[in-house]
Amino acid sequence: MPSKVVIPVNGNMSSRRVSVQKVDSILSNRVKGNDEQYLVRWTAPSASTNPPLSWHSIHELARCLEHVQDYLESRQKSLKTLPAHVQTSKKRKSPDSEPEFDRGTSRVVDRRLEETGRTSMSRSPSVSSTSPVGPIDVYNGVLETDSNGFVFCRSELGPEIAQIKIEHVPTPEMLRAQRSKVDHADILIRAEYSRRLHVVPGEKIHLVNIYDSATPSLRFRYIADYVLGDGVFKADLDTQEGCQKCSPHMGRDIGCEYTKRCGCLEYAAVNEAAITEPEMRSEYDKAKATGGSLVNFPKRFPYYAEGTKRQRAGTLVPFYLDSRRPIYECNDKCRCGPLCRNKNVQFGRSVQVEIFKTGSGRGWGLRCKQPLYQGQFIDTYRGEIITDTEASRREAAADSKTKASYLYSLDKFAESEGIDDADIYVVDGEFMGGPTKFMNHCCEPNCRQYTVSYNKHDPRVYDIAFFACRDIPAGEELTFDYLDKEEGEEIDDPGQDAIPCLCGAAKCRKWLWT
Ligand SMILES: C[S@@+](CC[C@H](N)C(=O)[O-])C[C@H]1O[C@@H](n2cnc3c(N)ncnc32)[C@H](O)[C@@H]1O
Repeated sequence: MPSKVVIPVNGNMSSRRVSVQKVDSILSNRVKGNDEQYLVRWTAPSASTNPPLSWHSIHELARCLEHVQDYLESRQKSLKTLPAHVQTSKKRKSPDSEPEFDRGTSRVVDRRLEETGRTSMSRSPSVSSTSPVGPIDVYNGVLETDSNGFVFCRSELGPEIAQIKIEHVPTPEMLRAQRSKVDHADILIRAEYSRRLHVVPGEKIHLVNIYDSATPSLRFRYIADYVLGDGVFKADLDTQEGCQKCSPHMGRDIGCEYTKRCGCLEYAAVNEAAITEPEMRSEYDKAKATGGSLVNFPKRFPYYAEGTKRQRAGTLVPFYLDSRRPIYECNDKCRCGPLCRNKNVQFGRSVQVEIFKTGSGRGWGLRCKQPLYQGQFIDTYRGEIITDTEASRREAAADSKTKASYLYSLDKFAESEGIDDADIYVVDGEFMGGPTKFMNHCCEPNCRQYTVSYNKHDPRVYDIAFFACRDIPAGEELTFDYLDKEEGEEIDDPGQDAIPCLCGAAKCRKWLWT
């Protein structure tokens, strides 16, 4: 059985935590004494016009900060539209004001609080049954604790229980109190986001906002790998082949780079410069002219090896920099070993990045904390992989066409592999993903996205990796072109729904996508 909770009049209950599972939403805020408090609406067993509500100190809401953040966002919007008389009323009460409630209940509620005062005396000798009674803290229910000691409010009727109808919330009194400070909430939300950032693998990620007190959504979950949604299947690991003709000792102990027959590079771009024998050249010309197999020709290795200039090691070679060809990396089943230079993106981000508020109408952005070299790998785009149907449903459900979009189609091989549009998977980075979710579009970008595959037999699930397409000084925003067009591919004219582009580049196309 849940146990009844002591309601503090003045006691120190900083260790009390509300049970996040039972919170529906936050409805209002106030400051009482020096304490920032929030009105929690609790889940009721049925759709009720009188769900249980209770006020809680921000410190009790440490596990419900997502709800507090949702509330602060909607409060921000509604404060802007609040009628002037509500904003500036001379008659307004202090933020500590008690919300209006059914007068008939005040006496019994007072009694409840007096009883509580007696109970908490051992913690706070200053509190006694003769203490002035504070504002009502609970409506339509009673506070209890669950078996883990978390507080929640349960529906209950009775003469001792203050009643308030949900359609009367926020009351005019509450609306006035809503203007009171929310600094502690802002600080706790920021601290919680930073805590989550610090456990993201790779170099530490920083968060900077010099414009306001906003923090990116706590509803976002950082993940290191894709999460597969319903109806999404990644090719079985059995279909993944490793290169078998290579070994770690093929040259300078770096694996595949010196082989012209690396199985992983089977479908990679042909290295025409390496076709020196006349017989192979004529076979190659014939295969190219007839659309024949290019499997047995020497291939282009994607990355510079160690031993080249320091700033070049591991960066993309010019051929890949300038083309949109997919990169095929070696994998765990290869014989080339862990140091193979054809393994890069799969090790994840190793550069320091910073999430920052752009202050230019583009929301948050991502920038590098260190200088980056042309061709340097930055990070992959992560998220939930969903079906095309689910992606369309999420797009249609978005409440506004100007809402930020985080959908990225995995359609690189659709044409060559004959994959129907309806069977193309989509990565949604809105609710889970990595810091690259914050990369904005620029018509003259400094990064480019590449297809990186570790399983040449899976054309539907692969990585999207961002590389610097020129040297980038520390502190510059990282951007890419959202229209991931192949060379020479035409760009449609903007439609009516085209989103205006605010990249500010000299050659700006003026819209994000059609
Ligand atoms: C993947 S998100 C990028 C991160 C986003 N700025 C945020 O705050 O979460 C893509 C969204 O950012 C905004 N955006 C990105 N680049 C933009 C640009 N050049 N001009 C205007 N809005 C841009 C658009 O709302 C777009 O749908």
